[in-house]
Amino acid sequence: MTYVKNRLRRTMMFVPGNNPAMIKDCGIYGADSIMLDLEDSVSLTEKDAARMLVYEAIKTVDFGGSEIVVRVNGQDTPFYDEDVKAMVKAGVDVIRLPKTESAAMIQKLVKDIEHWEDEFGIEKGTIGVMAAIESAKGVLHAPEIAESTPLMMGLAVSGEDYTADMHTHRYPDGRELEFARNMVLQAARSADVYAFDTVFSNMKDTEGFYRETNYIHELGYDGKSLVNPRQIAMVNKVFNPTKEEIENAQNVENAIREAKAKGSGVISMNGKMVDKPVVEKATRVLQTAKASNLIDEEGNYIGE
Ligand SMILES: CC(=O)SCCNC(=O)CCNC(=O)[C@H](O)C(C)(C)COP(=O)(O)OP(=O)(O)OC[C@H]1O[C@@H](n2cnc3c(N)ncnc32)[C@H](O)[C@@H]1OP(=O)(O)O
Ligand SMILES: O=C([O-])CC(=O)C(=O)O
Ligand SMILES: [Mg+2]
Repeated sequence: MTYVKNRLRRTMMFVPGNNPAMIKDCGIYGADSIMLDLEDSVSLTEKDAARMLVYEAIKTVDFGGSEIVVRVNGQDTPFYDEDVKAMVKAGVDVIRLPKTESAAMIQKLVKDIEHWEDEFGIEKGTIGVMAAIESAKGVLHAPEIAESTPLMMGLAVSGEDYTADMHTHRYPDGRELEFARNMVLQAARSADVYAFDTVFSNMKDTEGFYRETNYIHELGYDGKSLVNPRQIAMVNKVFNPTKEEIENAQNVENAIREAKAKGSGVISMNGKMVDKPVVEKATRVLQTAKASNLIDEEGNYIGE
């Protein structure tokens, strides 16, 4: 497996690293990324067993087309070194560092990955890294963290630990996360890396899940960390462009092509101005539609 910088990353599903049944079957749900967890879903007494299980799984389990991310334990724990060593040896796609608070922490991770790549004779640059931002300090340093290495795949805002650090709780309207969500997104966009929203853990509140997912999609997030396979289809429904949005984007591209043929960079379409930023947005819609298999090579709609 090899880290790919650009790919569809709407859904990143946590799978507890000590649960063989979940690990064995998690590839069938079609998550864009699977995040095997060695950190907070694994108790202290199971850390070594989980590491071994995840190592074997990466080498032997068929995860379908999902990217494989592993959340290692934090740098302030006795498990971090062994986690990084094992995941490099296993050939993971991306390592997610929890509780990231500085660029130096990511640079240490990259150095540690390189050390083990040398040790095992693995080609350099085939493992990406990502940072979970889970504290006030992490949020304030998000821009430097996002820029800390060319191997940075993305930033994730982690609302459970963050709200604990901020002496608050999570609320249905998400106002307690507003600053962190905006800061992490700005930092990610500015560094041209991916931005992931935090988990939503009330499995019974479907309406709340849709509300939150719509909100972060409208802000500009690329995807969301998930805890349950049922959340995958719901995120895809929100993130995938509709047939109408796709047709509109195609009309925009056609309109600007005609305008350019006439020597103009701006044209009116159904009374609305179409210019460069409108075309950029349309192009992004069509890229997402293609990556999600909603249109074929010729642009014909093939989604349901
Ligand atoms: C703050 C943080 O750090 S969050 C990150 C750490 N937390 C986690 O990783 C939690 C992961 N999620 C889970 O353990 C579970 O989804 C829970 C506890 C949230 C809910 O559990 P349940 O209500 O039992 O889930 P549900 O009934 O929807 O399970 C349906 C099926 O999906 C499977 N499944 C559920 N969650 C996952 C998952 N995250 N990954 C893979 N498979 C899963 C179940 O094993 C079950 O499979 P089966 O039908 O073959 O038996
Ligand atoms: O990354 C996440 O969304 C889950 C997590 O660790 C947190 O919220 O603290
Ligand atoms: Mg956390």
